[in-house]
Amino acid sequence: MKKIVIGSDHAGYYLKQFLYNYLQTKGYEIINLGTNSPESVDYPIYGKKIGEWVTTGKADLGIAICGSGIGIGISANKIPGCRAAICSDPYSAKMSRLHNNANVLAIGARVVGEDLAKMIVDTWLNSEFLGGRHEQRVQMIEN
Ligand SMILES: O=C(CO)[C@H](O)[C@H](O)[C@H](O)COP(=O)(O)O
Repeated sequence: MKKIVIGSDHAGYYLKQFLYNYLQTKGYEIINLGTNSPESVDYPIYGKKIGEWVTTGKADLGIAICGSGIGIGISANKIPGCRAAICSDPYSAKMSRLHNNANVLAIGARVVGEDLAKMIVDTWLNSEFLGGRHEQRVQMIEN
C-alpha cells in the first residue's frame, strides 16, 4: 500500500480533513502535514512540505489542497523532482499519472465539492505511469 501525505492551507482545511478520513477508511497509510485548523495560514509552507516529503522518498505520493489548488500546486512544484498536477476533474487526474507521473495531486477546495474530490482522488490513486514514450518527456522536465 502506498504511503500518502496530505496537507492544506486554511481554505483547504475541511476538504483535507474529509479526504484524510476517507483515505484512512480505505486502508491507506496517510500522514497529515497540516494545517490543523481553519485559521489563516500561508499555502507555500504546506506546498513545500508536501513536495519535500515526496521527493525525499518519505512518502510515495502527496495530496495538496488550497482554495483553488493553484497556490499550493505552484509551491510544491518549486521543489526539484516534484510534479504537482492541479486537477478539478477525474480525466485530468488520470492523465497526470499515466503521462506525467505526477507525484502530487493539487485540488481546490473552493472549486470542487467532496464527492467530486473523492472521485478525483480515487482515479488518481488507481492510475499508474505508463512509461514508454512518456518516460523521456518526464525526464526532460527533470533535466
Ligand atoms: O493560492 C490560492 C489561490 O491561488 C489559494 O486559493 C489560497 O487558498 C487563497 O489564496 C487563500 O485566500 P484567502 O482569501 O486568504 O482565504
